[in-house]
Amino acid sequence: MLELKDVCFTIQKDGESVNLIDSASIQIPRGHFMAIVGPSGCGKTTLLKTIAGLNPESDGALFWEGRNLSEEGDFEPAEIGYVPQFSIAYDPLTVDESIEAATRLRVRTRDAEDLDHRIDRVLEETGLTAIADRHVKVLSGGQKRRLGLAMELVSDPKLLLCDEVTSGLDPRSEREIVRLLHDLSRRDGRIVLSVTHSLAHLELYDSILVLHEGRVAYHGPPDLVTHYFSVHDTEEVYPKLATQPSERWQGSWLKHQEAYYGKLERSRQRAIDAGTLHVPEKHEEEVSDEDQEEKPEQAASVKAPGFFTQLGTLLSRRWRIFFRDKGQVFLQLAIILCFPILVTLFSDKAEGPIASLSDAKQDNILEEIQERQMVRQEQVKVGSAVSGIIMFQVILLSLMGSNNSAREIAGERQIFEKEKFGGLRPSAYLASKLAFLACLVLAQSIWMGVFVNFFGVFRGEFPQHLLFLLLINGAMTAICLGISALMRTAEQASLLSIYLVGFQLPLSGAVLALPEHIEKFTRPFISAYWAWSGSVDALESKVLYAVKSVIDTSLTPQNVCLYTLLFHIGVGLIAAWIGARRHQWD
Ligand SMILES: Nc1ncnc2c1ncn2[C@@H]1O[C@H](COP(=O)(O)OP(=O)(O)OP(=O)(O)O)[C@@H](O)[C@H]1O
Repeated sequence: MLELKDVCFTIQKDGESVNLIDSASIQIPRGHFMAIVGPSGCGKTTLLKTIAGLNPESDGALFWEGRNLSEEGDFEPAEIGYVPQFSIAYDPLTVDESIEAATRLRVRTRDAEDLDHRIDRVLEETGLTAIADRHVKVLSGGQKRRLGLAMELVSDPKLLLCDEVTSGLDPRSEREIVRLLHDLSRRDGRIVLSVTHSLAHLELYDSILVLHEGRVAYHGPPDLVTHYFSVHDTEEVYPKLATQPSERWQGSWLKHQEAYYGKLERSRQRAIDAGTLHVPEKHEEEVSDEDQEEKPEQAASVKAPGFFTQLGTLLSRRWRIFFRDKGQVFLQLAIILCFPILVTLFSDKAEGPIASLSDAKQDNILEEIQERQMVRQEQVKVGSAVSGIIMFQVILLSLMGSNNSAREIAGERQIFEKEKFGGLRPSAYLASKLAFLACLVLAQSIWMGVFVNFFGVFRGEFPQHLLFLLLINGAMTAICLGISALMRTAEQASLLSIYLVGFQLPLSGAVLALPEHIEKFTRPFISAYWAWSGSVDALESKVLYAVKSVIDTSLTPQNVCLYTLLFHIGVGLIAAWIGARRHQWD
């Protein structure tokens, strides 16, 4: 039984408390199928989220199987399924792969057979068996809704909440989905609550809850709704609601509710007697041995999988999505291969010799001036080229870093929130992102360093140079991952990341020295400076001298650059962790 007692959900608006849900009291027995209807903006989704625990109730209490959820904690993730308005499947995956990933993320299965059994069961329950190999992107609207349901059914939830799962469907598909929800409520005493705009197919529901401005105006049998509102047709209910304030509808419902609950109970009893509704009396622990053989995966309580199972599932799903997206693979390859080629176009100039002033004093003052000029010219040529090439590498790797991660979390935030609600650990999610991105960072940075070094050997300690290339890419990737986790949309995250990279070059001081009083404040934040300075510091002394002769910006010792970049990576990861844990469900 699910029970709401005077539940309120209040928000602060212009300094005032506004009840989006106002004293909602309802009782829903096991094996019940209820529609939540009402005019647009009346609070249907808000009520569903309040039941799910996504909107913490401000007042009143929710009870589930006698347990006070307000005091004793929320539903276990496996107990509840929530099918949101948006699609929770990835387009490049197949139906089967989507359900398999959902199962691995939510349920601790005993072995491969148990996993297959669960997948086959939900495919069959939702009528998706015949199209299990089909990619999500080619599914029809109705098939996508079925898939959304299937992905929630993997944990066999006892409470299934559906938000507008029939909206936008043609009448036939709509009826099929409502019929499917009805059938799902007839299994194992599952309660199914469905928010809908549509007043069609009401006869398939056990009860209808009519909301008006966050208040319950009616909750009773579907065939009595017209009688209650004194209208001829259900389509007239919404216009009728508008004829008086919601307080009056609520007051009048409180007066009549007992009679309607009595009718609901009687028709439920009739359905049980007629065998059309089967509500198991036994708790799971009391299931007989015979039952256990029939449904082994339901007899044992569903446990959440471990950290490493979730990490492995997310990582393999991420690589699969990456390789299925040919455009993304092409772009990555083009970036990895072409960016270093761009740098090598300039490597000739950095190759030139740097002459030293001869020890012997020239007899002729003119010759001495000419020699000094020649040495100076070579220093300027080589110094500018070496410094420029290092900065070019650093900037291109910064760009790759931002491209790696700016959309990584923000682009799939809704799905992540949904999966978190279903029991996904943010730590497993973040670890999967780090493992995936680390592969990109390693491939991009090592190839950049090695390829450029092949055409124009780094004139200094190459391993240190390579380390700074890795660090700048890692720092930008981590910081942009943090931005991605904190921003609300992928567009915001991309824009901010691009600006961040755009400011690296001018503020690094490698091209133009900044005024000292500005440099003091900007330098700590400019990763490109630290990677450039660290790399320059790793040059052999003659080349280092040549670089110093052309720059006005001071250099910092390698170890300080190293720690600063590690600090930047740390800051990015902390931001990503904070952002990933934060509740960001729209
Ligand atoms: N967290 C929130 N903060 C402020 N306002 C909110 C919040 N959540 C919902 N609302 C507002 O509460 C009202 C009810 O929203 P809700 O989405 O529950 O309506 P609905 O009945 O599901 O609407 P629709 O049928 O159009 O989807 C809307 O006016 C919405 O803007």
